[in-house]
Amino acid sequence: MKVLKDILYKVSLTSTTGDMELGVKDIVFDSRQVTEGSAFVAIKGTQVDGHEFIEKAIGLGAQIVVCEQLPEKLIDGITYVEVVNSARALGIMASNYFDNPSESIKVVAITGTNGKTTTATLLHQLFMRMGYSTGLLSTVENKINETVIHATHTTPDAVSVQALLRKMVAEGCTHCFMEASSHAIVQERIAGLKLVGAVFTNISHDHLDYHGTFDEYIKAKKKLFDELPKDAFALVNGDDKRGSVMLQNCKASHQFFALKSPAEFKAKIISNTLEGLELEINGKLIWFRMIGAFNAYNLLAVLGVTVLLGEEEDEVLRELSGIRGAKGRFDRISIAGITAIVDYAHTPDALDNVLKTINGARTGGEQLITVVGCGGNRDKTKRPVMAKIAVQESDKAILTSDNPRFEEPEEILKDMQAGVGPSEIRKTLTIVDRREAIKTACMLSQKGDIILIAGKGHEDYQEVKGVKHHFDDTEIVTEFLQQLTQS
Ligand SMILES: CC(=O)N[C@H]1[C@@H](OP(=O)(O)OP(=O)(O)OC[C@H]2O[C@@H](n3ccc(=O)[nH]c3=O)[C@H](O)[C@@H]2O)O[C@H](CO)[C@@H](O)[C@@H]1O[C@H](C)C(=O)N[C@@H](C)C(=O)N[C@H](CCC(=O)O)C(=O)O
Ligand SMILES: Nc1ncnc2c1ncn2[C@@H]1O[C@H](COP(=O)(O)OP(=O)(O)OP(=O)(O)O)[C@@H](O)[C@H]1O
Ligand SMILES: N[C@H](CCC[C@H](N)C(=O)O)C(=O)O
Ligand SMILES: [Mg+2]
Repeated sequence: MKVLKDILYKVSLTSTTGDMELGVKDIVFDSRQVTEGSAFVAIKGTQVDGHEFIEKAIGLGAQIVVCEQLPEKLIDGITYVEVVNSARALGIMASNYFDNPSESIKVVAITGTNGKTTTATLLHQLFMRMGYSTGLLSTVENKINETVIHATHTTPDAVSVQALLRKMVAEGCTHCFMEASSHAIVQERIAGLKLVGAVFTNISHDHLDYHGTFDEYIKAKKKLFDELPKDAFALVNGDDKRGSVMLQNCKASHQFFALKSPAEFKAKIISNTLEGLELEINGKLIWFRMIGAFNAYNLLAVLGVTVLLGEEEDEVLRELSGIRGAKGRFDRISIAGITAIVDYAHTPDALDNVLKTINGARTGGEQLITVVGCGGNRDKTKRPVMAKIAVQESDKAILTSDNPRFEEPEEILKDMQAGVGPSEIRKTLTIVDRREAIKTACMLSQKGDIILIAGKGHEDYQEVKGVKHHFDDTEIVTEFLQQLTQS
């Protein structure tokens, strides 16, 4: 068993009281998970302050308390460690506890508003195809090679990140591709991690509820690049004006991918249809199964990472050409001559991109019907913007619920409706029940039409007042389209 003083290696300490040679049985940041002999790390959160649970944690058997402010009364026999930043301390301690797994596996983190899951998943699939044992930490799922481990967050908590990396190393993984959400960066879930590279996909409107302002959101992403070591690479989207902002204080090697600006990794779109993308890369024409110009960026990011990790470009392009990417991203279901597209677009930029892709590929008089909602307890300011985009770029828009969480669905829909102009009301329907909304889209469709169901992608649940009910856009649209063939 590791002793406390070793687990605190590299943590910024303010003071210590008690036995530093104590063995640490477990590291816990939630008092409800404390077991005998564990170290409890008190973190100030968005809902409560973990410092309030120190006494409870000791009552349940914690022998070590790591905190930013010592309790007024210290208890005999308990070791107290006062630190500058307990969230950061947790990451570093977890890394030490699990024997610093990121030193034995090449970890690349991907950040950005959109495209993280797609890029990380493509990289995982690609490296598996190229014969590497590979790990993945993503919104859809965590993976050790082909073994799936359920994901609860885009980036797991600090202890889970290190525990998963340790398992990957034990399974022989040489690479891990992971998403770094802005929440995770701010909350130090990836503190203590040694990265060989980081990718910035793009930044646009999202999460202003959490970060407060767009500047703070940019700063959150930038922190990932500020902390990269000198021997790592920083690969950023050169066509996003915040790409170079990410690199302002970055010691790592600066690399760009772009369609329009000068860059180390460049491509030109030759054709872009609902069947796929044809790109010209370094004079070679390559066909990809990924759909939409935005996916050209994701493919370039993947190419960049792979080449920067020492792989040979031609082999990479050959393998990448056949890969489909993550579940719930532009998934097509064709039944009764109607095409349904299920996509995880849950930001204005993503929705705009997906609708532009569909509109760009339309051939004639077909209708485009969009079903979309916005999540509860998330950024309210994106609601009217997303509704406006859906209505303006579709023949009909059906505004509905996403995951209402703890909000009233009708109130979320009112926020969305505020974005619909008077002249657009006639082509807008509001149906609170998402299943009914999908059913209505199917009933309104004729042969040749396209239905976009946006926002939930791979999710197989709808979260209402803390309970996740089974709900799967793909399952539901398939069911109703099949009914059309029978009637
Ligand atoms: C807003 C947010 O990010 N919250 C995350 C955060 O929780 P928090 O700060 O609210 O924690 P809190 O409830 O205030 O509690 C503070 C501390 O007291 C502790 N506590 C609390 C109660 C108790 O009885 N005892 C106790 O010790 C808690 O364990 C915690 O350490 O830290 C928790 C532990 O890591 C996360 O599970 C939690 O994710 C919540 C569930 C969440 O919904 N997060 C979303 C927004 C999120 O993280 N999303 C990103 C993706 C976003 C994107 O890019 O699209 C993600 O990475 O998944
Ligand atoms: N590079 C991109 N630029 C803009 N939009 C994109 C890009 N890649 C994907 N999208 C759109 O964004 C949606 C979400 O993509 P993806 O899941 O890859 O993003 P993410 O960054 O992982 O999202 P999250 O923050 O929820 O983890 C896709 O369904 C698609 O509509
Ligand atoms: N990772 C994103 C997912 C949003 C998905 C959308 N379906 C919603 O519930 O808002 C978040 O937590 O904000
Ligand atoms: Mg994701």
